Amino acid sequence: MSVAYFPGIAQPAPVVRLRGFSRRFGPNLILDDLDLDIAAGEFVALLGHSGSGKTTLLRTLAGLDRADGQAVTIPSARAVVFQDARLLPWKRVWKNVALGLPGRTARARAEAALAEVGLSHRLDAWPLTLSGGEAQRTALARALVREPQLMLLDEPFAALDALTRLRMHELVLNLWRAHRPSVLIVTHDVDEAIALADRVVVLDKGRILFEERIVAERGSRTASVRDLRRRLLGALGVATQSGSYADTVAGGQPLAEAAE
Ligand SMILES: Nc1ncnc2c1ncn2[C@@H]1O[C@H](COP(=O)(O)OP(=O)(O)OP(=O)(O)O)[C@@H](O)[C@H]1O
Repeated sequence: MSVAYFPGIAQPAPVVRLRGFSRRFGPNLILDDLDLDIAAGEFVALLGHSGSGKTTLLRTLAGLDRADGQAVTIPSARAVVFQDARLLPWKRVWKNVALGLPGRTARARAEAALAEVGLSHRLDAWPLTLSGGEAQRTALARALVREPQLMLLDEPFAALDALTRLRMHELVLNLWRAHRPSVLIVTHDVDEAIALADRVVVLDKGRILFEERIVAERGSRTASVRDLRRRLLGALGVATQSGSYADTVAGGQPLAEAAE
């Protein structure tokens, strides 16, 4: 698969490189001979039906699951944010963020990260008193403070209301612009994928069914990506007015081309 941003110019090695990557659970092949690169600073959205293997892929990249002996490059500086914030309820917010950080600067680093996510006023709060959005902001701060080269987001905003979700999109994009980690976000939300990502990838039965780079500026995507939205919904098997599932997938970037 090509990851060239500027054809003809030598590219730095990708931060994530998977080649012929497979994962079985018993007799079931969950990830099937995947090739996937993620470039430094690239924001990739991973879509797919329930059971298509998204979380299995993310967990492997997070080091929480093993790869079945294939060529894999994954940076060691990585952090994960899950759908639920997974904070320790007996530790104050700043201590949740500082957890595991070495040395005397831990508190200052945690405070700086919490300031970046807009939670300076909640440093000493108990996790159970946080709103859902605040809890996810804390989880983002906890990831950020580790200065990850790769951020893995597993449906991080799925449990939030629509307005909070939009605010979180803005926050994540601001953090990403400021720190430029590579990001892989798993989402079921086509509009979220389009709003955030440089590239969208659809997984189906453990294989990449569809992928496309989004070149439009993020601020101007609403109008310009309507067609991509239709094709993504098509790849996900959601009926559209303009054609069948198969036609719509064929209308996306051909996979053979993507594999070049
Ligand atoms: N530890 C495990 N043991 C056995 N089977 C597993 C295990 N983890 C995942 N699976 C199976 O692998 C398949 C893919 O699961 P995975 O969680 O990766 O899908 P997903 O695309 O993330 O789904 P969802 O959108 O519902 O979270 C499922 O059929 C699941 O039952």
